[in-house]
Amino acid sequence: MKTCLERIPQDVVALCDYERLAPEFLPPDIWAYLAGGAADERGLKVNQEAYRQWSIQPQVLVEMHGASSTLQLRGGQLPHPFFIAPMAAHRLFHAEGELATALGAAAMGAPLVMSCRASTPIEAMPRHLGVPLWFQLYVRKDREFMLGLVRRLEDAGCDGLVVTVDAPVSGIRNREQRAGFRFPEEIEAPHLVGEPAWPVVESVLDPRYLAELPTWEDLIWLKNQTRLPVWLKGVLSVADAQRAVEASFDGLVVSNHGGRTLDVLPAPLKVLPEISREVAGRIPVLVDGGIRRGTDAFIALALGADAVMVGRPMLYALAVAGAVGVAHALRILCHELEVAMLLAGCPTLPSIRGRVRPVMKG
Ligand SMILES: Cc1cc2nc3c(=O)[nH]c(=O)nc-3n(C[C@H](O)[C@H](O)[C@H](O)COP(=O)(O)O)c2cc1C
Ligand SMILES: CCCCCCC(=O)C(=O)O
Repeated sequence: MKTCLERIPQDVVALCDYERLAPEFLPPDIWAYLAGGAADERGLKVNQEAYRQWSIQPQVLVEMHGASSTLQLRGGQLPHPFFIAPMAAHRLFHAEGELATALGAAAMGAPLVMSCRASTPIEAMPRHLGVPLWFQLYVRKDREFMLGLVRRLEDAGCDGLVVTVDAPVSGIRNREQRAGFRFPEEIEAPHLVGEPAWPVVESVLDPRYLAELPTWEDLIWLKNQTRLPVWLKGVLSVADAQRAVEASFDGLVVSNHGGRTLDVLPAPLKVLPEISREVAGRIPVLVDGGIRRGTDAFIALALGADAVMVGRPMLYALAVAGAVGVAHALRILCHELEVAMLLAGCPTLPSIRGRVRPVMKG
């Protein structure tokens, strides 16, 4: 009998191999939703290209005794700095949906952030797997709805909230439009039941639409309703980071939503150093967008991230091989990071800080 990992095709050795195989496992419209970005997909491209602007500065003959990729985060400890980013409706990509992702994540000790548009209710998620389960949400003006959802998440044992602040409207997703993607009705959204409907408007600048959009005040209200840590995801400016720290949010995710909202935003990696400098260790800073290699995580940590979130590659692996694929993809990332740490002479995650240099042009 084959072991789980032997079921993975032999030529899947890097995350790009899952990306190559995933379209064979998915209908074209779902592939377009998963792999695509907004408009001309500039954001999608710059996210990955930003990592190619940096090389690692190694040191040789470093004492590596006791080296480890352990992450210390807000008093807790994780085996590595990889989180699974919140992504909608995992059942689109694999019949076992978020259950499979959670098992794969737990096998590798990676926290999973469930999307508010998850296709599995949080109550059905496996708990006591020894890894944090977080939940991502959008803040709506209807406080009764928000409170109900937050209490539900607390009762289900959720470990933290990630409020996404960069998508007051969906990006203009031309690839999805061309492929005719729509969320199929049978893919349920159990956390959106009872959510107030958005007004049907011709223009997103219609006052009825704008009246539904959250402000800092709404987020601070939400934060004060719960003991759970509340992180903000989608911050790209120093001013917003400063405000988040002043308002005592618990952490930040520097993100442009994987290039899926506004197509012409900066790559998160580009703005990470200035945001990290501003935050100055007062709260943790994560980054996502374009991380495809352990060396990308190394570069992100060198430029000021405490940890990283990985999006699409996790769903490519889920589509190809379910829970085993997710665990395998995370294993690849961890192995690549550990090899990079050893070859660069960095025995711990904090020792990675600053250990990159810009790639010389020409
Ligand atoms: C299919 C898909 C669905 C997503 N759904 C959500 C979501 O529900 N909430 C959210 O905050 N971000 C969502 N994102 C954005 C991710 O959380 C993350 O910011 C992005 O994928 C990171 O870029 P990467 O895919 O290059 O790693 C989604 C991304 C993808 C690819
Ligand atoms: C209320 C529905 C939210 C779906 C969010 C999906 C998303 O963020 C994406 O990038 O796709």
